[in-house]
Amino acid sequence: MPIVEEARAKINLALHVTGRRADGYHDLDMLVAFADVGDSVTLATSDTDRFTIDGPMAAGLSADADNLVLRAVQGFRERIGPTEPLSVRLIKRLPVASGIGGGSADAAATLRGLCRLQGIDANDHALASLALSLGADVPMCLAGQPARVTGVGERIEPTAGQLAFGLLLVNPRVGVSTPAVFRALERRDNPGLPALPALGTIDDLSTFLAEKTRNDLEAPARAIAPVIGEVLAALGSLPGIRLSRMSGSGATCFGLFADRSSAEAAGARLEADHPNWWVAPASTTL
Ligand SMILES: C[C@@](CO)(OP(=O)(O)O)[C@H](O)COP(=O)(O)OP(=O)(O)OC[C@H]1O[C@@H](n2ccc(N)nc2=O)[C@H](O)[C@@H]1O
Ligand SMILES: Nc1ncnc2c1ncn2[C@@H]1O[C@H](COP(=O)(O)OP(=O)(O)O)[C@@H](O)[C@H]1O
Repeated sequence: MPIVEEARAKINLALHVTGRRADGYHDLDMLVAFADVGDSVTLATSDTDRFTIDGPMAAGLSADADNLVLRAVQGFRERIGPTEPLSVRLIKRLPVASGIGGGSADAAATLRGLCRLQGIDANDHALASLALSLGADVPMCLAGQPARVTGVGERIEPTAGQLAFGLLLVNPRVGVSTPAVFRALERRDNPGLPALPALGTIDDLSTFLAEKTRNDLEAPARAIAPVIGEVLAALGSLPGIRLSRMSGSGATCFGLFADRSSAEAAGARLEADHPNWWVAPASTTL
């Protein structure tokens, strides 16, 4: 029986850059949620190894050994244990290199699927270390829960997940290189997030995010891809929007809405004005 794992989009509701380590990686302090839109990874045992990519964003990606799905399979075989030959299918729906961790979510979904196939506990210590070796975002995508995340991405404190709200994800179909954005930062010693207050309503959340938090990567990303400013302006003018911000290193931006149907209505309006942008309404929790 094939195993299907969802690779949900990761949204950085807040991202503070608090330092830089000797190895060049940055210390971050983030509030992260997972949207109910994403890629899918299907795994099945087979007579020989196969990997295919399809879906609306497949054209941006090649099915070679560098693909994070295959790197996850190879890492699993080297560090966790051998597997039968595998047929793996990636349905790519998320834009590539877009600040919502599509590749990281694919790697994490592949690892979750392999654990199910092999009967291994996904909380295994060796698996956590393999996840981090595949990318700083992979551990949180493996956990797949809303969380405050620190370190380079390896320290994960899940939040309650009780507050449900809507999101509108918008990407102008411009890929942004994560290392280039980190390189272009002006300051790397910004204050971290304050202690999270009780966030019982969407108003509590949007007020907290707007008044106390930032995405420190937004300014350098906008310098590299000025269209991000247009996306934020377009989001900010939509009815029902509570907050607009860039996710990760961009260029995807998100709008916060009370619920999914408000995000859908706003999304229809945005799509009419910007038919070439990728626009995805979603639900999430924090
Ligand atoms: C910025 C974030 C925020 O969630 O998201 P995305 O924009 O990728 O979605 C992540 O930290 C990205 O994580 P991920 O994409 O897995 O990063 P990696 O492959 O490990 O690293 C790519 C490059 O980003 C930089 N990098 C990444 C993470 C980090 N804490 N400090 C860094 O300086 C390094 O230049 C590194 O070479
Ligand atoms: N399965 C994958 N999906 C997306 N990108 C991938 C994948 N495998 C490798 N990559 C590479 O990883 C880089 C980051 O991709 P992605 O995770 O989509 O970006 P981000 O983390 O900024 O959202 C891209 O340059 C892409 O070429």
